Amino acid sequence: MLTLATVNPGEPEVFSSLQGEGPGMGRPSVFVRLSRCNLACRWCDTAYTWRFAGDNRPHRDEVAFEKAGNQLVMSEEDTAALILVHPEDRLVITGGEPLLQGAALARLVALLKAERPALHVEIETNGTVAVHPALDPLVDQFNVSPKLSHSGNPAELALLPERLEAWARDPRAWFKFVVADPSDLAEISALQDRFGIAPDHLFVMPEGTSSAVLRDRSRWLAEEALVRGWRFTDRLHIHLYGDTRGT
Ligand SMILES: Nc1nc2[nH]cc(C(=O)O)c2c(=O)[nH]1
Ligand code: SF4
Ligand SMILES: [Mg+2]
Repeated sequence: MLTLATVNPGEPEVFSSLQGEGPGMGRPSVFVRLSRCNLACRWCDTAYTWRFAGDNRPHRDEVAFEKAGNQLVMSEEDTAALILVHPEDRLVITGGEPLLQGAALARLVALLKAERPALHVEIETNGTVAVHPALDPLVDQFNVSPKLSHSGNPAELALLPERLEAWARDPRAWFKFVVADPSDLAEISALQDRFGIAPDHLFVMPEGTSSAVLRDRSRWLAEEALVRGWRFTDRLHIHLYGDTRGT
């Protein structure tokens, strides 16, 4: 069984959109969003996947979501059928932290690839969870977004050396660091040096859930990326659709 996020109560968050971030930006894709996360980022734009009533970990909006309306438990078969209604040949599995449900995801992706062998499967992850061995060979791409100190997560939870070493060695992994302030860049440089992250696989992305904030931060962040030899990614879906579920 999979625990999915919802667009509306009772309606699982499965949708077609353009991949908005990272190396696949602009590519038509079908998305599925899973519920639950092991981290708690202050600026998380999908807090409805984890900040349920009773969870007091800090979030800038101090929002608390009702679990019943924001989660949906579904079988791998039913989830696969919902995804296959969409015609795209790329699947983006996101969350929350999808790798918390690795065994169920392995069953889901096996069902999907049986129906659509050429399906390209990518997973958005915070990089803290080891990939379930049954899932690992079925995934084509990992978009790994390690969380820096401004996220509010303790480094002991968010930056696990064993995991970061493994991602840095995996040619399927692309790092995507969320940046809010120029002071975040030194942390990225230190991680790049310590784990030997290839610059071609290192993206920086402005934090923001509005076009205005993204544009403000892009101005200095793009310049810093150029100087440091890193890649820059915008958040295309925010410019196109705003901060809305199912887009
Ligand atoms: N269009 C679109 N692209 C995305 N890339 C990563 C997303 C995410 O929420 O993880 C996302 C999302 O929510 N929408
Ligand atoms: S890791 Fe991702 S889903 Fe989890 S709290 Fe942070 S931004 Fe949100
Ligand atoms: Mg998102």
